[in-house]
Formats: sequence, structure tokens, C-alpha cells
Amino acid sequence: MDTVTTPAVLILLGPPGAGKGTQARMLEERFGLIQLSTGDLLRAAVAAGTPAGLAAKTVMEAGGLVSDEIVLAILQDRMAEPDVTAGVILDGFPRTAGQAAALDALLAASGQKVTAAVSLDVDDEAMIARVAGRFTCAACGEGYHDSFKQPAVSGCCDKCGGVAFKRRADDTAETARARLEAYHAQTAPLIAHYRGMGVLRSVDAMDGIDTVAGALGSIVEDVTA
Ligand SMILES: Nc1ncnc2c1ncn2[C@@H]1O[C@H](COP(=O)(O)OP(=O)(O)O)[C@@H](O)[C@H]1O
Repeated sequence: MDTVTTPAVLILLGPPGAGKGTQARMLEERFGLIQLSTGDLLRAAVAAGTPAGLAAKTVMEAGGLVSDEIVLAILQDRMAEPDVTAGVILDGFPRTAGQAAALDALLAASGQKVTAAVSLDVDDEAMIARVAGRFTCAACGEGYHDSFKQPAVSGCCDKCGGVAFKRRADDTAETARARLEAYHAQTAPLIAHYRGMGVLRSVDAMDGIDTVAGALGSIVEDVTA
């Protein structure tokens, strides 16, 4: 495994379907960084039926943004766990100006700052198509798509042989459009915030998964050297 020398705080910015989760998992494997996905943390809270999960469920199903208060609370809990000292990749956070300011303040309290924010640049219509057909192996999380990537043996995961698959409740074309609108209204402005801080990078995320992973890996090596 390649290792990073300083604890990095990397942010992946991009609309739903841009590949943030896929790429964050690959960076986690390659560099030993920890993927922190607020979407995954919220889905776990919904599944567990916690008060935060109950409050988030309806908003998530409609494709809106969960309140900063809830998201910050679950993220802070996760960041307080010991494994994150190796460095983190934030996937799906921050998503609003308020969350970005809260993250800056949280890091400043321990003398840190965002190492790099990488914008995954993609085409909106392609994202609707990507999101609307995607599904994953319930056992190992390997990603598939109705049109672009079916398991080689129908009904059987290529990676682990699992036979159960799942789709996210919010991965419909209609909800994907609402999520894309929320991204442009509330999250895309953060690109200027990180450009102003001098930490913005961008990659063309319309390329294949491995090409994008290569570009991201080079950025991680560069900013953590
Ligand atoms: N940082 C966040 N702030 C507010 N809501 C969030 C945040 N992260 C995730 N969510 C909620 O969870 C949903 C799914 O998020 P995520 O798994 O990151 O998927 P995607 O990036 O594909 O939309 C979002 O549509 C939103 O409702």
C-alpha cells in the first residue's frame, strides 16, 4: 500500500453519480485513508431507526439535503473515533456553506486545514442515467448498472459470488434530478470556497473508473508529499 506522510483531509466534490463513493473506496484501499461518507452514515442511522435517522429519512427520499445540525452531529461523532487519525476522504461532505465553515472551524481547533478539495467534473444528464440504473452487491458493495455493467453470471456478484443485490431508495430518475438541483444550488458554490483557500483540484470524471482513480491518486501523492 502507498502511504501518506501527513494526516490528510481530502474532500471529494461532485454531483450524485460522479463516482465519489467508488473513488473514495479505491483511495482508502490504496493509501490507507478512511472514507467518511455522510450518505452512508445517514443511511445507517435510518436503518438503525435513531432519532437523527428518523428525521433524515423523508428528506433523503425526496432528494433534499438533511439539516446541517444532524449531518454535523453524526460526522463529528465519526471523526472522534481513533481510526481517522490516518487521514480522511470526505465523500458527500461538506454540501453547504454552513457545513464547509463548520469543517474549517473543527479542523482549525486542532491546527489542521483541508488538504485538498477535488471537484469531479461530469455531465449532468449522464449522471441521471448513471444513478437511475445502479445497484450494488448486498454482501461486498461491488457496484453494477442495468445498462453499463451487469454481473458476468446473471444474479451472481463478480467479486464475492454473493447473490443478493440492493438499490438505494433514492436512486430513481426523479429523485436524482432533485439531488442534482440541490447539488447545483447548495454544493457547487463550495468550489469557489476551496479555490479561494488555494486547495482546489479538479479531475475529468467522465473518464473510466481506473483513469479517474489514477488522476486522483496523483493528486493525493502530490498534496501529501
Ligand atoms: N453532507 C450532507 N448534508 C445534507 N444531506 C446529506 C449530506 N450527505 C448526505 N446527505 C443526504 O443523503 C442523501 C444521499 O447522499 P449520498 O449517499 O452522498 O449520495 P449522492 O452523492 O449520490 O447523492 C442526499 O441526497 C442527502 O439527502
